[in-house]
Amino acid sequence: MSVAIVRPTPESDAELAFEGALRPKTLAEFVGQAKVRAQLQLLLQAATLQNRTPDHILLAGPPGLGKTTLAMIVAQESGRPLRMSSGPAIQHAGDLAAVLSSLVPGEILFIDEIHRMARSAEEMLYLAMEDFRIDIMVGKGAGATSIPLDLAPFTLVGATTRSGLLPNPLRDRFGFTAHLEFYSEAELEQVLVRAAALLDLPIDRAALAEIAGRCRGTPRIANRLLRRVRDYSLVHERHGLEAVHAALSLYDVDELGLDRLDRAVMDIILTRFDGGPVGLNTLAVSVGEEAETIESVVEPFLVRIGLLTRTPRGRVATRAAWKHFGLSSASSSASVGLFGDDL
Ligand SMILES: Nc1ncnc2c1ncn2[C@@H]1O[C@H](COP(=O)(O)OP(=O)(O)OP(=O)(O)O)[C@@H](O)[C@H]1O
Repeated sequence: MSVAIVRPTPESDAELAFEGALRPKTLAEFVGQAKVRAQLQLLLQAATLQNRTPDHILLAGPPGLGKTTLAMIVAQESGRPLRMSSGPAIQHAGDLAAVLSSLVPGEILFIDEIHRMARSAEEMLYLAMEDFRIDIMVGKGAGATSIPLDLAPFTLVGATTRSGLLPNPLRDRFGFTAHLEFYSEAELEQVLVRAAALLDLPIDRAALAEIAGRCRGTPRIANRLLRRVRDYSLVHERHGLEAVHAALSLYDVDELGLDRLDRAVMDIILTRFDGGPVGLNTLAVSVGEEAETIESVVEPFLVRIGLLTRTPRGRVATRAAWKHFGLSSASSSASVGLFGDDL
């Protein structure tokens, strides 16, 4: 029987509007990532003093940590217009040429998931980033010629969950790379206090602290869980910690913040492979997810909280993982009991 894994994604209009409403607009409002904020501040101020476009910026890190938000803040703080695009939307060099040639001077170009851009577009970007120029190929075969086209100076802000996939020549052309880290519980509590105030939600500090401990170190998940708790309070007229416990249990979020996909991965490693090592592709096929999702979304958090290690031979569960799921190697033939009848 296949495993239906539901990882809530911000796809509905309501979820997107909710995210938009809570997005910090300035560096001062942006919670956490103190080092990255200070580095960005310096870079933007120096550009302003010299009256030039800021250096190209690469934002790297797992989903939901604030890459899009920071790109918007860069535009806002430097008083420049922002153009948004994404790697999957740039499947030919021509797609990129169309965007680049229509930029106004000083514009910030944000390319989300930049590692998913077509290779031919990547090569066009090298010249564009370095010299604000592209070569447009006209014609085919022996008669093909390239026509140089000058571009308006711009700042590229690239975001990626997989910086390791970017070719070195592209990575080297960014003047600054920010590595976003998972947030601490105290920082996530701050994110939630801010969100509750913006949404006018009457919710006490203990309840917010509980949510902060269960959101995988990720502001997007914090805000989403807050929304589920708000729904629960509205429907059941129960509030505070009681509502948090009930709502998060309903949505299968455990006390470490692990969701069904995290648990599916751990279940496979612990109970099918006696703790590992398990290769990434085997893992992906076993849980019915793409290897990229396992690698960039699930594993970074499991590694961070010490349940999983990545070794050259594959993924291995740690002693803490056995303990968390109440298993020992000898008892591993029993499932961690997280799937019901799904597996
Ligand atoms: N530092 C922060 N302080 C407050 N809220 C934040 C912060 N970072 C992110 N958020 C909130 O989390 C939500 C998700 O952030 P954002 O869309 O910027 O993440 P992302 O890293 O671009 O994710 P993805 O890679 O999936 O596009 C935002 O709507 C914002 O409300």
